[in-house]
Amino acid sequence: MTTLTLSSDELVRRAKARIESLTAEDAVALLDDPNTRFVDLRDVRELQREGTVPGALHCPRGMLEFWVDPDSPYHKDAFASGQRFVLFCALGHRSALATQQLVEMGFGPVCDIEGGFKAWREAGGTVDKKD
Ligand SMILES: O=S(=O)([O-])[S-]
Repeated sequence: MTTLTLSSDELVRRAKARIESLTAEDAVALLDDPNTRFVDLRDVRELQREGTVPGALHCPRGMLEFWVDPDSPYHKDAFASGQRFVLFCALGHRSALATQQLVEMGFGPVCDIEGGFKAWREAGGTVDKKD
């Protein structure tokens, strides 16, 4: 078996030390803020199963760096809105790594939700069910 020199837990821990994370309660309070755009990084099957934050932009994790980059052929105008982007995933691990990547790219303002969509639901956040 491969012995890793850096675990995924450690990667996430390092990312969390470098990024801004909102509590789920603070994120819920921003739901109707026109200057905020929520970005759901989860797999489409997770959205279908569990719903999402109303109005959230779904961005598959693997496309994020390309969608934010105006020089990429995959660029999405939604990321040029000048809003503050609040990334989230299921539990806050993928979003921590993703937020760190965007900070490293010079993209912002960007932050994530501590505890992800699970924490959002537990904080009483509205859920938009797909069907
Ligand atoms: O979405 S996750 O935090 O479980 S990787």
